[in-house]
Amino acid sequence: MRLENKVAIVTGGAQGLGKAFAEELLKKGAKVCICDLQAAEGRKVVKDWQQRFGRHSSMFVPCDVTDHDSFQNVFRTTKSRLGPIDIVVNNAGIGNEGDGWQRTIHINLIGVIEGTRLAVMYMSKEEGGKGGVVVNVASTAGLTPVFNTPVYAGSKYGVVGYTRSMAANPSIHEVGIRFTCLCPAYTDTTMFKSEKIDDLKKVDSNDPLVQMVMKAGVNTIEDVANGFMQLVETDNNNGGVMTVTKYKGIQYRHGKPLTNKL
Ligand SMILES: NC(=O)C1=CN([C@@H]2O[C@H](COP(=O)(O)OP(=O)(O)OC[C@H]3O[C@@H](n4cnc5c(N)ncnc54)[C@H](O)[C@@H]3O)[C@@H](O)[C@H]2O)C=CC1
Ligand SMILES: CC/C=C\C[C@H](O)/C=C/C=C\C=C\C=C\C(=O)[C@@H](O)C/C=C\CCC(=O)O
Repeated sequence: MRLENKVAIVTGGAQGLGKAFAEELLKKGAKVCICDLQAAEGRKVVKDWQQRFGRHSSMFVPCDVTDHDSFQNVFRTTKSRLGPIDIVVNNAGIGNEGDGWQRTIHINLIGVIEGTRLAVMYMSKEEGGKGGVVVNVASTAGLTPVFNTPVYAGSKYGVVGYTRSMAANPSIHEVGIRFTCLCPAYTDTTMFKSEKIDDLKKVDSNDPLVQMVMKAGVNTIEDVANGFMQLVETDNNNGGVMTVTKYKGIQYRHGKPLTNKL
C-alpha cells in the first residue's frame, strides 16, 4: 500500500507505540487522526505534528474505546475532516490485572473488536468504502502463556483469534480489507516501565518474571514501528500475525498469511 494521502486512525496514539506508528505514517505522507483518553497529551502531540507535517496532516479526537458513541465519533469526524478512511490501527491497551481486571478485557479485546467493526462499516467495499487495512495490536503474550498477567494474555489471545477469524472470511475480496495482527514482545514504553523489571532484577535476578523478560528481550519503540510499517505497506498479508522480538526481529507466525493480494 502506498501511504501518500491515505487516511489513518490510530487509537491510543497520545504516547508510546501508537504515537510512533502515527508518526511513521505521517512521514510517508499519510494523514492521521489519533484518539486517546489523554486529551491534553493528544492535543500537544498533534500541535507538534501540524507544525512539522502541515496544518491538515493530523488531528486529535478524545475517545474511550470502550464507549461506542465516543469511538464512532472518531470515525465520523475523521471522515469529514480528513477524507475516507484507509487504515485503522487498534492499538489502545492497558495491562491491569488487579481489581478492575474486567477493564483490561474491555479495552484490549472488546475495544479492538469495536474498532474493527467500525472499520468494516467505514471501509468495506460492500458498504461503499475503498477497502484498506486494519492492524490490531496484540502482543507475544497473545501467542505464548504469561504466568504473571493471565488476564492481559487472555485478552491478547482473543485479539489474535478474532483478527485471524475476520481475515478468514471467504468473501474477503468483496470486503477489500486486510485484517492483520501485530505481536510485539516487551517494548520500552510506559506500560513496560510500570512493571519495574530493573528494580526487580536488582533484588533477585533469578525471579521468574526477570528470567522471562530477559529471555524475551526488550524491543525499542523503533523496532516495533519498523514491523508495523512493514505490516501496513505489504499488500498480500491478510491474516498475517507478525511478531517483533529483540532476538529474532520481525517474523510472521501461524504460517503464511491467509489471502493473497486483495
Ligand atoms: N509495551 C509493551 O511491552 C507492549 C505493548 N503492547 C501493546 O501495544 C499497545 C500500546 O502499548 P504501549 O504503547 O506500550 O502503552 P502505553 O501505555 O504507553 O500507551 C497506551 C495508550 O493507550 C491509551 N488508552 C488506554 N486506554 C484507552 C481507552 N480506553 N481509550 C483510548 N485510549 C486508551 C493510553 O492513554 C495511552 O496513551 C497496547 O495494546 C499494548 O498492550 C504489546 C506488546 C508489548
Ligand atoms: C503487562 C504489561 C507489560 C508488557 C506488555 C507486553 O505486551 C507483555 C508481554 C508479555 C510477555 C511476553 C513474552 C514474550 C516471549 C517471547 O518473545 C518469546 O519467548 C516467544 C515469542 C513468541 C511465542 C509465539 C510463538 O512461538 O510463535
